[in-house]
Amino acid sequence: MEVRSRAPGKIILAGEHAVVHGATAVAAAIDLYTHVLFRLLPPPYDSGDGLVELELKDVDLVFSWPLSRLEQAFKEITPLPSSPRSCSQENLEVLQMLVEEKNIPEARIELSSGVYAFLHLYTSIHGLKPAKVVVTSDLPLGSGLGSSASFCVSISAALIALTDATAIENKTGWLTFGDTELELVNKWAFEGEKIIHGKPSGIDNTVSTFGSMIMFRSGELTRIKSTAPLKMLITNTKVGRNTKALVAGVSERAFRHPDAMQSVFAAVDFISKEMSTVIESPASDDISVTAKEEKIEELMEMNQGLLQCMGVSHASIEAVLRTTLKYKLASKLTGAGGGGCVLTLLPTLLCNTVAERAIDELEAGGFQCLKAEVGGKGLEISFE
Ligand SMILES: Nc1ncnc2c1ncn2[C@@H]1O[C@H](COP(=O)(O)OP(=O)(O)OP(=O)(O)O)[C@@H](O)[C@H]1O
Ligand SMILES: C[C@@](O)(CCO)CC(=O)[O-]
Ligand SMILES: [Mg+2]
Repeated sequence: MEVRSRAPGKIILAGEHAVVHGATAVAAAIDLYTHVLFRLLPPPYDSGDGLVELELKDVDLVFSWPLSRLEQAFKEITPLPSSPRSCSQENLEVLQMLVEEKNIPEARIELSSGVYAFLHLYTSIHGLKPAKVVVTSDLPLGSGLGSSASFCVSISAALIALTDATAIENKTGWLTFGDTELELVNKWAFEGEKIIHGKPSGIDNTVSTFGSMIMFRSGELTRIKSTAPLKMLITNTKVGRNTKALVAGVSERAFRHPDAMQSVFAAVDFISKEMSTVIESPASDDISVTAKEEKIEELMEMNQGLLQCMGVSHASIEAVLRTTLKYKLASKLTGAGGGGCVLTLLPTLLCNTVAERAIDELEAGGFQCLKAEVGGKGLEISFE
């Protein structure tokens, strides 16, 4: 039994961090995916000696655990695919021990949290069955484009696809799950994100699961539809950072300055709501499209100022902003910040040579520019 899944990364147009504190945010799927191949050995299982193998191709690492080792390490494993559940503190300690035994090199220690998430999802959904899981991603890891969420969504989807919870049979090509299965995958992926992010809002796994462009607040999503295509340039500063630490840093600042930070989050809430209204507003000719894009640019700049206030900008992000500003282009960080990726709106009427000159200057400065389609597909699976 074998299944493939792919789940997209995302950009956040407005509202990162503030969304963790109850504000509205706007996000969109991008056409860069994490891909999973999941092969499950059919029953009857040999007792004890099979392996669960996880191959992380992007980082060139392979982990495997004998089923007997997992059985011995966990007090109890009761797979319940249709009941997403959090990883208990006790089980988290077991996962830490199981991953520590693998001696991940210190320079790559941030990968541990992804492996914990995998083991929690695997044992909670399938229990003790021999299997092989291979993960590859088009996304730069830990750069603000939702690699952790697309990792959790694509793994959860592949695991769920090979349980009795799914009713898809004899279908060919890339398929979408029904709403019930999508909801289930999204809930499991959120449990994985909790292990990687600490305190996620759920926006990243939700947009990766459902795709499109969404407005998100306190776990509720509203789909939004742009009346004109938005062209975004993504610039990777290549400065590594960790979402969990950045989210925790903003919470600490909010604890130190509760009134000021609540006002910042409230301002972001207004920005996100206005951004989604503008995105959905009709634009039929060049003048209205330009007016709409100018409003989006201004809102992006305002949001960037507030992200700086939250303490999540970075010298590398500021360098990208200075460069794009020279070409009169508006930018903001996207995702958790602290390095990672910056988003720049490329207006519809922008002359190609201006965009090319901006990209050349960014690349000459050591940054990596990516162009991505915004607001596309969500999670898909294939049994071929
Ligand atoms: N393809 C992958 N292979 C292995 N681990 C992965 C993969 N994708 C994500 N991860 C895990 O997710 C972690 C990165 O998550 P993190 O939340 O810090 O960044 P991000 O999701 O790319 O950015 P953001 O949360 O700001 O959108 C990695 O350190 C690793 O543990
Ligand atoms: C920084 C954050 O707001 C977005 C990360 O892509 C964290 C979250 O919402 O879980
Ligand atoms: Mg993440």
